[in-house]
Amino acid sequence: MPAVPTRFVRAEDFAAVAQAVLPTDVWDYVAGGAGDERTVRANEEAFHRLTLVPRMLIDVGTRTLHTTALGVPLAGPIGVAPTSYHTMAHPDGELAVARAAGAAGLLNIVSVFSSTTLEDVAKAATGPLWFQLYCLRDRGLTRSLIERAEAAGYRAIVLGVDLPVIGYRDRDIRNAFRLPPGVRPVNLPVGTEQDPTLADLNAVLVDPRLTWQDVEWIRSVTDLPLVVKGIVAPSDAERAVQLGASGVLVSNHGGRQVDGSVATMTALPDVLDVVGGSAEVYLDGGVRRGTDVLKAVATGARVVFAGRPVLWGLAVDGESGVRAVLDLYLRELDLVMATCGCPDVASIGPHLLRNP
Ligand SMILES: Cc1cc2nc3c(=O)[nH]c(=O)nc-3n(C[C@H](O)[C@H](O)[C@H](O)COP(=O)(O)O)c2cc1C
Ligand SMILES: CCCCCCC(=O)C(=O)O
Repeated sequence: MPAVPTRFVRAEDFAAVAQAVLPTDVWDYVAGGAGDERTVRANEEAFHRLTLVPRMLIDVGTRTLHTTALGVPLAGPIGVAPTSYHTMAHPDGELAVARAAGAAGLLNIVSVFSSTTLEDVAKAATGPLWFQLYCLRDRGLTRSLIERAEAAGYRAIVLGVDLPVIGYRDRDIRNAFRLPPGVRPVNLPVGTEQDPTLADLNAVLVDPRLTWQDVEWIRSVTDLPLVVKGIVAPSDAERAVQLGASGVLVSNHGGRQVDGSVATMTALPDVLDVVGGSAEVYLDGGVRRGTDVLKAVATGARVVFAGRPVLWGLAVDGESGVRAVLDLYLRELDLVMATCGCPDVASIGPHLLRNP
């Protein structure tokens, strides 16, 4: 693994520099959450509350972080969460993220609200991609996006179900946040002449009437595996799997939708109890350190995803910045696995965890 520049020894070291280089309203859009941002903080605090019980005298001389998600081989159980409009953070945008994730051998989930077409991202990518979709009011358009993702080589559809409307985000409301000039949802037929708020754009495009019937419909129109993202209730996870989802991504959208929503690490054990035997379960929200990855995997998550930290790296130094952030996760995870007595991902388990 490449050496880590000493200025950036943890993912959060990228945040301060990203804040300095991004326009204030873009920084606020990335960093912010719904309401008082209690859930943004709660996601991280839930990791802090869990403590580790390292095991000794286990041969960790040879270690591997390799794992799989839905059969796709990965260099580690950490991936890139879908986030919108990467060219807001850096001109190379989604292409830089795809190259960095591919070079690291990690899974990259590409948002339907990307500012680079899903086809161009696929051409630049050297690693596995999943496509994150919101169900649009126009079902023909929704279906055509799925077909485009299939044709471009994406390996799963990740259906976001937690954004019927955009949450009440104080910072964006104060800033009257609008997409910067030249940044557009290029996968979608939206004119370039308008200057709508994100909430306006969302209201025009995304269908707030989405129900389980639509999940069934999406399942029926593709042979790609379906992952349902944005679930924290065990009964919702159960229903998604009953309707054919191969995976469930436990997520509260990084605290951007419902302030006061349960932290994802708090929700994870109950979701695993219900569907852990029949589907893969993933998690995002507040994953900032290798120890967080270890704790989530020890609880039962197959892969965890980082949202904001990838954007911090992108803002700081494009592809190299993203690569540095991803390498930090891998390096930290490797060391905490070694010091906890885990030579491989399969040996990470609940025996390492203790609630104080
Ligand atoms: C700036 C930003 C944009 C996002 N855009 C999307 C999106 O387009 N689709 C989606 O499913 N989730 C989106 N998310 C949520 C992330 O996928 C993920 O759930 C969240 O960022 C994880 O929390 P973390 O940022 O604490 O790692 C976005 C998050 C951020 C911060
Ligand atoms: C119409 C724009 C909606 C973008 C939504 C992106 C997102 O999920 C976010 O959290 O922001």
